[in-house]
Amino acid sequence: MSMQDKATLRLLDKADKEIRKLPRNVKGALYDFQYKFRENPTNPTNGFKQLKGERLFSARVGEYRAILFHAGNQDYILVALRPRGQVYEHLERYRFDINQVTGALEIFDVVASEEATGTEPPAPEQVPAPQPEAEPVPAEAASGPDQTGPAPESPRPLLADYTEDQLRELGVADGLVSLALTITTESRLLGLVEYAPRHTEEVLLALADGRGFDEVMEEVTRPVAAPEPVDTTDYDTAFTRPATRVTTYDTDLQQVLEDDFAAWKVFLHPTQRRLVNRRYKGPARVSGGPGTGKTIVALHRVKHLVDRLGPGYTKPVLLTTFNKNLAADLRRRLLDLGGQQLLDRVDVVNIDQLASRIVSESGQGRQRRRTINDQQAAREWQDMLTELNERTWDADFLNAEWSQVILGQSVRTRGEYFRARRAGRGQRVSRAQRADIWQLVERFTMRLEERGVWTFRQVAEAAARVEGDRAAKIAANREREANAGGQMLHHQDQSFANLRFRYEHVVVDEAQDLNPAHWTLLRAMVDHTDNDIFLVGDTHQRIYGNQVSLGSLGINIVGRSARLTLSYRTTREILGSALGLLGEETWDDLDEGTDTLRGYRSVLRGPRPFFHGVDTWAAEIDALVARIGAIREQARAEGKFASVAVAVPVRDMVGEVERELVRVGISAASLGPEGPPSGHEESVHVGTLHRYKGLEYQHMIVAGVTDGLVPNANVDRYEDSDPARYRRELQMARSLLFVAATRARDSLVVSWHGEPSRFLPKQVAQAEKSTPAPEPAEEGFEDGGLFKPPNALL
Ligand SMILES: Nc1ncnc2c1ncn2[C@@H]1O[C@H](COP(=O)(O)OP(=O)(O)OP(=O)(O)O)[C@@H](O)[C@H]1O
Repeated sequence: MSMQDKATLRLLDKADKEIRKLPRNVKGALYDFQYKFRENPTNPTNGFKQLKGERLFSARVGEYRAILFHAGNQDYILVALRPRGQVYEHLERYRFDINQVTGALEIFDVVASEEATGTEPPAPEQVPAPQPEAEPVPAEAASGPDQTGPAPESPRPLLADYTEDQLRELGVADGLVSLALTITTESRLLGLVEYAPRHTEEVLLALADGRGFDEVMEEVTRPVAAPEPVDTTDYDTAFTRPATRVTTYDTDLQQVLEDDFAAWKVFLHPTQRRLVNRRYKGPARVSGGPGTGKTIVALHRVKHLVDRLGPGYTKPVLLTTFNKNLAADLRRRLLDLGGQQLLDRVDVVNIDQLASRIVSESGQGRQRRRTINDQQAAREWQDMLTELNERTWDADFLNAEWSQVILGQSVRTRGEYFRARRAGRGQRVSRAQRADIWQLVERFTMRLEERGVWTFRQVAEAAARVEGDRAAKIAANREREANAGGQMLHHQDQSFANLRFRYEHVVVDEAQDLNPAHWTLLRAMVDHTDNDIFLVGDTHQRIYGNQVSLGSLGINIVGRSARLTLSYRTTREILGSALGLLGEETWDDLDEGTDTLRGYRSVLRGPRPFFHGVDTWAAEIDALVARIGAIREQARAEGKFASVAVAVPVRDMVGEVERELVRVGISAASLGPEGPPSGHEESVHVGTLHRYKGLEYQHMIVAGVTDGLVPNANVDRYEDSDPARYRRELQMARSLLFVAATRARDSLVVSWHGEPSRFLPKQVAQAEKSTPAPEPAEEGFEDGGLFKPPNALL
């Protein structure tokens, strides 16, 4: 930790936020100070002196004082920077405790928390006894007094149903337990947690949101509790625990000062950290709601795996995802995380491109075939059936049967097709019907070949075969070597004997959208060893209908699955509304089980989402253009940039919105398959709902959420003819809306014209139609837009 004789100056999680708010001249002074301090902490010009106990020191930074915690040797942690007067006032304000539950070292300022809660009414003993039902206070009620005028005489504390011991048991910092129990309004609670240690913040907000003690224990505390009994006097051990969040590198402080600090690179949540560092005895899966840091975990995992491999010239780790633009984004972020050295050792490529590369490398002679997408394939099916005057089968059904069952399971012969599993396909087919389908499929693939085209799935399946053959040869080789007692074989074909798996580790982002052929390909590219496949994804965000059962594809994740639940992106308000869009559906876990978003939560806050209906599409465009104008105006006034995006259900609408924005002088660009056109990173982005997967914006407008568009009226034709498909299509359409809504960091508007989408909960759809969208800075967004579905946060 310490660097020879020089001192290290690290940063405590949350101190970065405070530092960023400091006046410019103080930041400048801190910039100079860090150099001097590292050279020699006790240099008299630093005014270095002991504050309290053996560990707390202060040092001079202009008119301010740096509060420093001595971690050992020459290692110091910058805890806070305060005006000189405040520092020496009451030294008891600084607590540096080892949390009794998590074992984390927590350094915080009790007085700052007290001050941030404002003047609080009477202490707990004057508070009325808990109500008979003893239900935890729901968030809605909790925030009531703030919003409905003057507080009643003896307001009931938000956490009146809990005792000091319970809060301690949940891991609330000891120094803040009694204060937390006196808080009566949500805004004061938000003040308290601003300065509280992270875990205390998470627990208190979850309780205030109405989650009960048991759920908070299960979802928030237990995952970060220290596995061994905690010695609250042992600082050295506390330092090594993942729950202790301090920066690792000396340069981090400098980056905060330069406004270039990316917290995701440094402060992993302990639950994230654990997943990154764990050794898995086979494939592992991480799920979690939008914004819980799955991609971040995947990136850190890649770094962890590469670090363990050491330097070299090959690319032994594959990082793949579904979309091209997301692969580009992963590459950029990986570079940011670990520099060129890391990137040089990782193959970052989207899965279809990887498949094409393998097929063309293998010299199958098919590389000149043009690749077509699923819709084009469905049209080809339709054309073929029309030409054959074949009316028994529907083009969509055959296309799905071919791609999901036949290509999906690498079915190569009629006999194999007779035996193939058709899980999730709905409609049953007899043996005679299978024979019929098989014949049509053969005819269809010949037709594509004659036309010089093939589908992405065919490419993936061909690539999976190439890699499958290689894996089989490796296995045969090993067996032969084992039989020969480990002696070198003088095999005729040396290249055969030297065969290796393409990668040592495979990491997959957006795993929910990969199809069976993709998984077969990935499985074949890496040996069955520890840490072979690490995948992250969320089936609630599946938008391409590729349902899989990993176990049946040779990827056994049983016992190696984990879930992230804390959103780092969306506010509590947006998260509550977005969950309401998911309805009562159930969701799979990429295997035979189900996944849920239980425990999904956020500690971020912001205005409530605004739900807004008007009569016509033209009026909807006018409203969104006006809102974007206001957002941009406000950002300009504050000298900041605000990222804004508009998502719409159909392509035509993209052009219409874009044109109108440009007409009124707002720079706008439509999102293509590779993201925004270059040079348009700061324009307003407009795109179909599909384009928003994996992205995020400060302000998100989801428009055209109208009956017949979301979901598309086309899906209704399956209601009677193919109920299984109907359910799948509806679920996918819901997911699409959910994905778009959860791209929002700070504000979300959902609008429609005419009849609202059936996915919008009733209370929202009935919102007053003509209420204009509030100004972005306005607090609340209650009128017409207030929506927190019952139990949405539970
Ligand atoms: N430990 C962390 N510290 C700070 N920021 C974080 C952390 N983890 C994630 N984030 C931030 O939260 C946001 C969402 O993270 P990420 O994209 O990894 O989530 P995700 O689970 O992959 O989301 P989605 O499923 O919606 O694609 C990003 O802005 C990321 O930088």
